[in-house]
Amino acid sequence: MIVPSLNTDTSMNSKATRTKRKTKEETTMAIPRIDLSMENRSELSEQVVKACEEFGIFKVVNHKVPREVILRMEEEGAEFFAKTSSEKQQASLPNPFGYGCNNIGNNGDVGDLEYLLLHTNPLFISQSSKSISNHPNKFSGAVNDYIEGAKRVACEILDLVVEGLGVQDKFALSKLIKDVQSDSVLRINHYPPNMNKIKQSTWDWDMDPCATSSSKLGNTNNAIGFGEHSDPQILTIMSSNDVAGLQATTHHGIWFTVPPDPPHFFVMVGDALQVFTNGRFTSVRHRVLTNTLKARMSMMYFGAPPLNWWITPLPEMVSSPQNPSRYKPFTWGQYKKAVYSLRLGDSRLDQFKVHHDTPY
Ligand SMILES: C=C1C[C@]23C[C@@]1(O)CC[C@H]2[C@@]12CC[C@H](O)[C@@](C)(C(=O)O1)[C@H]2[C@@H]3C(=O)O
Ligand SMILES: O=C(O)CCC(=O)C(=O)O
Ligand SMILES: [Fe+2]
Repeated sequence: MIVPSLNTDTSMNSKATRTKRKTKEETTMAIPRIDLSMENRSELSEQVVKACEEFGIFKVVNHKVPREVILRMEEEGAEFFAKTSSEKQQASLPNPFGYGCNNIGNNGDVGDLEYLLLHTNPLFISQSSKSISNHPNKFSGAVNDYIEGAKRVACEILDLVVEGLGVQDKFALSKLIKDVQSDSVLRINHYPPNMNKIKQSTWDWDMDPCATSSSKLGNTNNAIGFGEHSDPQILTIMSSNDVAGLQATTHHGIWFTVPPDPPHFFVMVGDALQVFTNGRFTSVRHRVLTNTLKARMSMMYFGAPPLNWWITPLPEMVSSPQNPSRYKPFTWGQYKKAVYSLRLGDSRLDQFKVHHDTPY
């Protein structure tokens, strides 16, 4: 049961916001909190499955990733984003990786953010660190430790999912992101403060490389930091600094805020996990609104299989004739190609759905 609770998120609750937006869209849900130190494993796996089914997003506490590992990653991110625009532009890596500002993907999506997108392959990290940081070893050390920690949490959650669903192969999903060929990526997002709120009348928008046309025009009350979308991968592991902005939708399409909680991780169900569970889980649609005086920084680990891995429902999810596969088989590489040919907010899984009343 999803229980709406009082919205205590002040950054989303300014007077202007209250009058501008419908209260229906202002709800804060008490999203599930999963305590990984819980000893009763079957209860834990039940809780994880329920959280994936009902919300597609939940908080994980007692995850054992040292606070210092998360802080070091955050510090490295902050150091990078504090550089000048031309220094940051030097971190250009093969598309879609490297530094990006305002543009998301290749199809015209924009947001009030800048970011670093990196493949999690250690060789890729060590190579790209040279163009990102003046202290490449320090940077790559922090990034690799963060990836290791986030990957461990992702594997633990996936093992609990598999257990809770009664899947025989205990590592059916975690083995995909542990694979050396895994296509997992790391994204560090930086959402500058909402300049309109700071009311810097002297701000020179034309000199600001990250100013969008909307911010130049002053349309920045609740500007879109990162537009509505679902993550294409299996599972997303996210941490952020203490600045709000993330929102997600219920399965009924009601937006709710996800208040930040820095020592903990948030987990989101991605499109590939929706297919592996034959639609028992639904990937969560989410977005980021920037409406604060402080910069938000988020660190996202997107756990993905190798490019040649087939994305099809786990055998136990299609074990009866009443429960046929709802998706045509495709590889992760094919899916990525489709993802990158579409806009951020598109429902990309639609083209892979089987319509059971018509033969395919
Ligand atoms: C507009 C786009 C950016 C994106 C690729 C896409 O064509 C559609 C999905 C986007 C997304 C969302 C989650 C992750 O941040 C991301 C890295 C991913 O795998 O899919 C981004 C892609 C991106 O920014 O390159
Ligand atoms: O920055 C955030 O909190 C979320 C960003 C996001 O959804 C993404 O990078 O895919
Ligand atoms: Fe996302």
